[in-house]
Amino acid sequence: MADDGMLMNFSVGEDSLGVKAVFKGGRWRDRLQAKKSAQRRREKHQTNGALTGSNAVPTKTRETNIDDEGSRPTKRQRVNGAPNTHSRINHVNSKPHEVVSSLFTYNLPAKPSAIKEIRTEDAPAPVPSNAPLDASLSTFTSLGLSPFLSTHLIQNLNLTAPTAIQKATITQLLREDSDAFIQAETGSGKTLAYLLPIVQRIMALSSSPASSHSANLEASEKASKDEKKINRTSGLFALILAPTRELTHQISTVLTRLLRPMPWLVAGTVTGGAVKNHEKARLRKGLNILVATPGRLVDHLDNTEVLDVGTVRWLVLDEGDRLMELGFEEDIKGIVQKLEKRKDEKKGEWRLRKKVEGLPEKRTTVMCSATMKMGVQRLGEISLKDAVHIKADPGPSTELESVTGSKQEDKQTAFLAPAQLKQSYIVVPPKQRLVTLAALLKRTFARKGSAMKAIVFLSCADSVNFHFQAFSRKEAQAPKESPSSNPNTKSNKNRKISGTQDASTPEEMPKTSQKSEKPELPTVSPASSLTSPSNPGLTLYELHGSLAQPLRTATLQSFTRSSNPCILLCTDVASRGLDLPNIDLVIEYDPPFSADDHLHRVGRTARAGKEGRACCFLMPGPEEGYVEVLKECAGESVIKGEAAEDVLRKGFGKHFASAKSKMDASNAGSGKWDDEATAWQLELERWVIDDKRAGEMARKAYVSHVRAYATHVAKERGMFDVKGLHLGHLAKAFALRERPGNMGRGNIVRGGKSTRQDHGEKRRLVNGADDKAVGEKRPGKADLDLPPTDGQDAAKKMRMKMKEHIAGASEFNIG
Ligand SMILES: Nc1ncnc2c1ncn2[C@@H]1O[C@H](COP(=O)(O)OP(=O)(O)OP(=O)(O)O)[C@@H](O)[C@H]1O
Repeated sequence: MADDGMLMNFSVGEDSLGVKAVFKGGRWRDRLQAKKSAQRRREKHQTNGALTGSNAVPTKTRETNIDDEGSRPTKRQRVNGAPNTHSRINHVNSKPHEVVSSLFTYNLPAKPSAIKEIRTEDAPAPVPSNAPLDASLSTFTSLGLSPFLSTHLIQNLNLTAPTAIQKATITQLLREDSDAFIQAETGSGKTLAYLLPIVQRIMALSSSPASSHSANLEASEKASKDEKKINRTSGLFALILAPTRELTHQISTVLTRLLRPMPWLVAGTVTGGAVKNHEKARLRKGLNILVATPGRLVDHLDNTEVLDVGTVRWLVLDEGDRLMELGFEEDIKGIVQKLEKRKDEKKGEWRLRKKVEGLPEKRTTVMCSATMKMGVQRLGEISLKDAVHIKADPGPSTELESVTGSKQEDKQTAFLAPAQLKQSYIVVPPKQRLVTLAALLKRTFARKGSAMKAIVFLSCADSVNFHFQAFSRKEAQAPKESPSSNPNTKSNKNRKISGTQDASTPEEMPKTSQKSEKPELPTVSPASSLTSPSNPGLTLYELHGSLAQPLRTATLQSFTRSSNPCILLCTDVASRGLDLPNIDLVIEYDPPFSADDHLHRVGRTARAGKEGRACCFLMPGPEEGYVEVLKECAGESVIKGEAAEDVLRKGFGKHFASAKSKMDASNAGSGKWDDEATAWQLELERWVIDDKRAGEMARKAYVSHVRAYATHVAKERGMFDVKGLHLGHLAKAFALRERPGNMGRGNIVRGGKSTRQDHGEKRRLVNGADDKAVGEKRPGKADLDLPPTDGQDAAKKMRMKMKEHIAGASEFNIG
C-alpha cells in the first residue's frame, strides 16, 4: 500500500514527540516495529534535549494506524512556527497549537509525468460531427416524411434539416420493416431518428393520403381529425424501453411535442417510482405509444390486464448496451416473448374485427446507442433478427450478414466523442484534488456569463452528497448549524435543503427550494464556497440514485430550466442519453469506470453541433495511462493537458481571493493563490472536524469512493488500481485530516477480475437507475453464462458488502 502512515493534521501540544502513541491495526509485527521506532525517536529526542522549557508538553494520547507496511520514512510533523523545508506555505489560518500538513508539500507519492507532455498548441477548430446537415441538400420531406410532419418540425420544433443519422434511419425505417441497429455519436439526434418514422407510419394509419400530403398544418389537422380511423383506443403500436426513469421521461417529452398536432394519437410512460394505479388508469384509457423502463413494464404485463400488447409493431431499445449491461436482458426477453404470444393470440381476433389498415405484419425491433458493439450473441435472443446496421457515416446503411445467433466477435468499432468537443485532462495529486476541483469551478464561473452550466461526475452517491454539502455550506455558518448528513435520501423524509435557509438567495433561484421541506423540491442550494463576487448567483444541484424519485425528477427539471449559472454534481445516473440544455463543461472528477462511460458522460455537452468542453481528473502515476484512452475516444481531436498548478493559480489567484481572507489581517500573504487554496481547504477541514455529522458524511464518502474505485472494468484496472491509492493523501480530498480508522489495507474491497457485466451488476444492485426496488438482485450475464472466477467471487463479496450498506444512503449508489 502506498500509504506512508504520515501523521497528518492532528492537534497536539507543542511537541508531538511527547505524545504517547497507541498503535492499532495491521500485523502485530508491524505494531511492534512501530512501537520500537517511536520509543527510539523519543529517547533520541530526549537525549538531544529537544524537549525543554515551554516545548515540553504533557503526554497526550493519539491513535496511529499502521495497517500498511510502512516502508517509507516517517514524515516529520510540522509544528506552528517551525521552519518547513518541504513546503512552500505553512499553517495558513491554523489555530494555535495545531499541526497542519501542507497541500503543497513536494512529498507526493508520484510526480505527474503527463504534465510535462502538455500539448499547448491549439488545433484548428474541427467541423462539428453531430450537427444537422445543410438544409439546402437534405430536408425531412426529401427523406419521405409527410409535408405535414416536416412542417411541424420546422415551424414548431425549429428543426430545419435532419442530422446524418436521422437521414439514414428515417429512410431505412420508412422503407423496410427489418430490425435495425442505430449507432451514432452522442447528441446526434438518435431519439428523433427512430421516433419520426414510427410516428409517420402510425399517422399514416390514421389519415387519408390527402391530409398527410398537405403542408398546411391547420387544414391538414382538421382533415385528419375528420377522417381519422385511429385513436387512443385503437391499440398500442410502439413500445420504447430505456434504462433510466429520467431518460424515459425525456423520450416521452420529445414524443409529446412531436404528437402535438395529432391529438388523436396518445403516448404515455410507465416507470419505476411512479404510482402504479395512475399508470393503470392511463393504460385503461388507451395509449398508442408507450415509453417504459423494463422492470415496470414487466410488472404491468404481469398484473395489468388492460395492457394489451398484441398490436405492438415497433419495439425500441434505447441505450441498448446499457439495458444489457444493467442486466435487463431477462426482462427484455420476457417482454419479447409476451409480445409474440399476444400477437399470435390476436391474429384470429384481428381477422374477425377489421384489421388496422397498413399495420405491418412483422414487428420491427430497433436498438440504439452511441457505444454498442454488434455481433453480441445475446442480441439475437432479444429478437434482433437480420438487423440492418445504421450508422451516420459512411453514407448508406450497411447490411449485417448475421447478427442473430452468431458467435462472431464484437466488431471493434471506434466510438468517438463529437469532433467539436474540446477535451482536456488535469493530473492532480490526491491531496490537492478537492481544492483543484474548487479552483476549476471558481475559474469556470468566475464572471456572470462566462459559463452557464457544468456537470461534475463523481463515482458514488455518498461522494456526491458530501461534495454538495461541502460546496454549498456557508463559510460564515456556525458549525452547529451545518447541514446534516445526507438529508435527501429516501430514508429521510424530513429533508432539508442545506445552505438555503440562511444563505443569500441567488437571483432567479428556483422559488420552490426556499419554501418548505416537501419531498418534490429539487436538491438545490447556493454554491456558497465556489461563488465569486462577480457571479453571485451560482447554484448547485445534486443527483444520484439514493434520492427519492420525485426529488430526482424535480432536480433535473429545475437544473434544465434554470436560467442561472449552475452546477450539477451527479453519479452516472445522468450520464446516459440525457439532453440537458446549455451544458458548457463536463468534469469527470472521478474518472469513468470504462471508456464507454466516458463517451456518454462527455456527450452531455457538444450536442447537435454545439460547442462544449470536457475535463478529466487523473492522479499522478498509473492513472496517467488513461490519457491514451481519452485520446482514442477523441479521434483526430487534440486533448490538452492542464497543469493543476495553473488551475489553482487561476481559481485561487488574487482575483478570486475570498472577501473573508482579504479582510483577515492576521492572514499574512493572503491573495496568493496557494495561501488562498490552503485557507479554503482548512476552512472545510474545520467544518468536518467541528460538525459531527459533516465528519460522518466525509468519512462515508471517502470509504464509498475507495470501494467504487475498486470496480473499474478489468481492462482498465491496471490504471486504476486500488492497491496503489495513497489513502492518507486521498483523505484530504474529503477534507479529512487522516484516513478513517477502518480503511486499513485489509478493509479495501477489490474487484478482482470481474467483468464489465459484473461491474454493471454491482452498479445496478443498488441502482435507482432501473425501476425495481433498490437492492433487488436480478441475474446479469455474470450469473448466467460465465464460469466462476476469482473475479466473480470478489464481485459476490462486493455485492454482499453493498447490500449491507443499502439500508442507509447506499455508499455505492451510482445509478
Ligand atoms: N435535426 C435536428 N436539428 C437540430 N437539432 C436536433 C435535430 N435532431 C435532434 N436535435 C437536437 O439534438 C439534441 C440531441 O438529440 P438526442 O438526445 O436525440 O441525441 P442522441 O443521439 O440520442 O444522444 P445520446 O447518445 O447522448 O442519447 C436534442 O436537443 C435535439 O433536440
